[in-house]
Amino acid sequence: MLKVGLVGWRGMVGSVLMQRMREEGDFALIDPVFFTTSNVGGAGPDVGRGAAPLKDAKSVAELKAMDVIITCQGGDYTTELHPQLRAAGWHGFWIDAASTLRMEDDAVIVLDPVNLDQIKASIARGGRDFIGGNCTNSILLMGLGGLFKAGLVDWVSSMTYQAASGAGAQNMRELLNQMGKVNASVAHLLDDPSSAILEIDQRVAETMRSDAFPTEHFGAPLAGSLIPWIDKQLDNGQSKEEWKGLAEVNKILGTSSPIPVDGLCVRIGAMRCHSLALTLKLNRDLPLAEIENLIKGSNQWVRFVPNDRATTVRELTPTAVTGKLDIAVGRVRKLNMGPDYVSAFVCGDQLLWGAAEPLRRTLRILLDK
Ligand SMILES: NC(=O)C1=CN([C@@H]2O[C@H](COP(=O)(O)OP(=O)(O)OC[C@H]3O[C@@H](n4cnc5c(N)ncnc54)[C@H](OP(=O)(O)O)[C@@H]3O)[C@@H](O)[C@H]2O)C=CC1
Ligand SMILES: N[C@@H](CC(=O)OP(=O)(O)O)C(=O)O
Repeated sequence: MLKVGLVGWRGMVGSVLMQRMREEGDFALIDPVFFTTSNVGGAGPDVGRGAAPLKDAKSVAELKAMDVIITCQGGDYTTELHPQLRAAGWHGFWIDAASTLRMEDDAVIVLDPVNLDQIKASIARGGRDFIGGNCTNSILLMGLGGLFKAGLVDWVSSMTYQAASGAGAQNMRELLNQMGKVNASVAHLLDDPSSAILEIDQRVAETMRSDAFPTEHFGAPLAGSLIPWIDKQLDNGQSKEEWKGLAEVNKILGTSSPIPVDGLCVRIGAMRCHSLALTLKLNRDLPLAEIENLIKGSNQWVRFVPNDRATTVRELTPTAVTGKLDIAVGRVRKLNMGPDYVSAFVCGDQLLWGAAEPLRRTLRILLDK
């Protein structure tokens, strides 16, 4: 059995990974070893064989004994440990949720329903670094992979609606605290059916603008509002999250001539589902039914939502999709710009396909090789 070291297993992404690995029986197929950066010697989780003491996630000697390391610990950890391990001659498989190594030549961005061939080819060549993609891009490609694979896409404008979870667990808590504060500020007025809506609205605005409103993690109100910037600022006016669109999508697809992907990334008050409103410029005027069939055939997780109002508001929302592996795709129609311009709305759980799921599936691919 492969010795698989798990680092970052108790964080938010790591917890979802653990949940999925339990659900899919992955632990029965490996010899799991749990690491920590904060509680060496403490009790590890029991995944069916009792709880063993946690090992030191900073110990190159302990890590070197692993055949595979899966880390959800974050970019700083990767930056610190990955070079040390490789320099120490470790040739094991490194599976990582962090962005640090994604664009390295030797690394594959893993999203096997889209690029299984690339993953297998890399393993066959001796590739050892397999990195989960940015959540937004993974969800985009899970939803519309069929159109890309058919070579139909000239370019994509991607306007995103990204959940609080993408910023971390503390941010999810802050969003809920903000919601609570907003409600509390007008609760007595809401209880009174005759209260004036403009007074309620004014008090809400005052609450959200006040210094007492909790914004430590987001840096701005999100509940009742939005934040049109995600990740660092780049010199060209893009946010880093926007930059990842073209870079990662093309790397995952293995395109020889890059497909332009660009747009604005926006944080909204959803808990853990990212959504994307997309404009696709196709390179031909394909009938809508054929476009829909290509989308439906992308993979078994696409749940195609017919473009009617009732089904859309019921099924194409973060509320409907959260906690599921489904990738909901809808609002597919031809746009006024011309017959080769198509809209689509994609919604997926950013902790599942956006983070944890491609990692555990990569482990399964390694186990099957
Ligand atoms: N959030 C996301 O949506 C995505 C994140 N990623 C990547 O995954 C990395 C990890 O993200 P995320 O899971 O959000 O990070 P977390 O902050 O939830 O967890 C990271 C580590 O923090 C430590 N930690 C400290 N206090 C706690 C606590 N109270 N509860 C749980 N863990 C705690 C744990 O390490 P220890 O047990 O060693 O103390 C844990 O492994 C990110 O840095 C990013 O690179 C990738 C895609 C999406
Ligand atoms: N940046 C993403 C989450 C994330 O962790 O992305 P990446 O893995 O590319 O750093 C978001 O905020 O929604």
